[in-house]
Order: sequence, then C-alpha cells, then structure tokens
Amino acid sequence: MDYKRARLIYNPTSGREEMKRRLPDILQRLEMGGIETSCHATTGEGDATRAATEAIERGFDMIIAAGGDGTLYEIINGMAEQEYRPPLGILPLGTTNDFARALGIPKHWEYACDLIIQQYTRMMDVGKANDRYFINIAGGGSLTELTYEVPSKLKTMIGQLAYYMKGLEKMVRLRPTELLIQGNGFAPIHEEIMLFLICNSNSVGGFERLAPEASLDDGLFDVIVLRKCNLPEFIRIASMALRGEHLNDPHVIHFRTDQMTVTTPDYVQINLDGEYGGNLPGAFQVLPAHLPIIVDESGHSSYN
Ligand SMILES: Nc1ncnc2c1ncn2[C@@H]1O[C@H](COP(=O)(O)OP(=O)(O)OP(=O)(O)O)[C@@H](O)[C@H]1O
Repeated sequence: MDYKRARLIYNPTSGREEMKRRLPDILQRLEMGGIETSCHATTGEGDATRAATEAIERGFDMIIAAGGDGTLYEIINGMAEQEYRPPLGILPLGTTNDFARALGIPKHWEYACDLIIQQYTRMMDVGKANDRYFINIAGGGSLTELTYEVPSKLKTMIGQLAYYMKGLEKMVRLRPTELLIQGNGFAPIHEEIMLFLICNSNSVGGFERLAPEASLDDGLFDVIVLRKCNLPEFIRIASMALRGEHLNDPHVIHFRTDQMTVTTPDYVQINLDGEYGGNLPGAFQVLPAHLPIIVDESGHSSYN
C-alpha cells in the first residue's frame, strides 16, 4: 500500500467535544486506508495556524482539519502563504460546519474519512482580506458579529441553538452603517447598509442558497449587500434568502468581482469564516485555484 503521512490538526473542544470521543476510531480508519496519521490537538486561538505552517515545514503529504469552521479558518491561514500547499482534508466535527456543507463533505466521520482516503482533490479559490485569508465568507455589519460573540461554553452546552439566540438579540439592535465599496466590474456603492457578505462558496451561515451562483473555483466572489431597512423588512428578506429568492429584492445589491475595497467612517468589524478578522477598511481579493482540497469525486453533495 502506498502510505501517505498526514498531520491531523484537531480542536478537542469543537462540536460539543465529539472530536475527542471519535479520535481513536478516526485514526484507525485512516490507517486502514493507507494514511499514517500523527495528531496535533489545538490548545487555543491561533494554535491551528501555527500547527498547519509547521506541518508543511515538516513535509507532511496531507493536512487534515478536524473541528469546526473556526479550526478550518485557522488552518487555511497557516497554509495560504506557504509556497507548497499539500492537500487539505476536512473532518467536519464542529457545531455548524458551514464550509463542509458547501462542499458536500459528509458530516458522518466514517464517510468523511473515506473521502480523505480516496484523496480526490480540487483546486479551490481562497479569499484574502487585508493580511488574512478566508475560504467561505467575509462580511461586516453588526449582525455578522454574532458568530464569534457566542460564548464557546454555551456552544458546548446547546450547540447551534446558541447561534440562533445570539442572532435574535443582534436583530433587535440592528443599526445601519455607512460604507463605500469599490472594485473591479461594478459601480461604486456609497450608502447606508445593514450588512455586506463576500461569498466564495454558495452556502453560508446556515443559508444554503445565500449566493446561489457562487462557485469555489471560478476566480470570483459573489457579493451581497443589504441596503438600509427596518426590522420587518429585514425579516422578510432573510426568509426570502432561505429560499434563494432575495437577489431581485430592491434592498439587495448583488454583483461578482475578483477584487474590492470597503471603507467606512464608522467602527466596523470584519467577519472571516465566522471568526473576528480585524476591522474595516478592508481590501479583499480572490486568490484563484490556491488550495487543493479533498472533495467527493462524484461532485454530489452528501452533507447530512
Ligand atoms: N483547546 C482549545 N480550547 C478552547 N478553544 C480552542 C481550543 N482549540 C481551539 N480553540 C478555539 O475554538 C474556536 C472554535 O472552534 P471550532 O470552529 O473548531 O468549533 P465550533 O465552534 O464547535 O464549530 P463551528 O465554528 O463550526 O461552529 C476556534 O476559533 C479556536 O481558536
């Protein structure tokens, strides 16, 4: 058997600690599939970034991200600037697993392991936001802050419900922000907005049809800007977005670009793949076909 050496970077606290419980079974299944795996358990914020860079320096053939979107985001930040980037496998064992859902990577660990064993890779676009990187989504506007404001203890206790509770709290205090958005291929936007979302994939934030035309390998971002609106309008548009019917609403601006800048006179935080990614101003750019990610060869979505 042609053995591969993989570095599995896992967050022992993610997804209500499921990863910790599953680890021995995962290692055994990968071993049986010809992948010799050594592990790094993350110790806190930023550790997965350092571990990914170190894994590349040590010459591993593959990196496996095991945990949620936060762990994946940190690993991508450890890989994106390296000259050689080995294939990245994903074991979605977090709370929301947005990116795995977008790629159709199975939620069940056995099937996710089998995909990694098959090692079919696709080159995916990566987003650059100032000096950081994201794979799924970048955004701003007070509602987008909810993903990193949910206390991790609450996530461990009640899972995804913690995000819904925080979302309701943020919606009640929704405020518009003045933004100037400029870039390639669209007219500049200068107005008060509720939020902006720069989508690399088509499934983000639990909304599976938020950016229906977005593709991870087209060299473009799909950008969605929600204009100033009141709470009932916001709820109406959000429910349309659940069905992918929001793009023609007059409150929604939608365009595609490979590069854009966002400036504001206000204090606005940047959300990158659900994590805090600094503040505006922001320069956003697509790095086309930048990262080999292990996916389902059939291309069918099997996340469930
Ligand atoms: N040992 C650790 N103890 C506490 N926090 C950690 C530890 N290791 C990593 N972290 C932090 O936990 C955060 C969240 O982890 P992760 O995204 O993997 O899981 P999740 O929150 O359950 O899933 P999701 O992001 O998909 O909702 C990461 O931002 C990371 O910095």
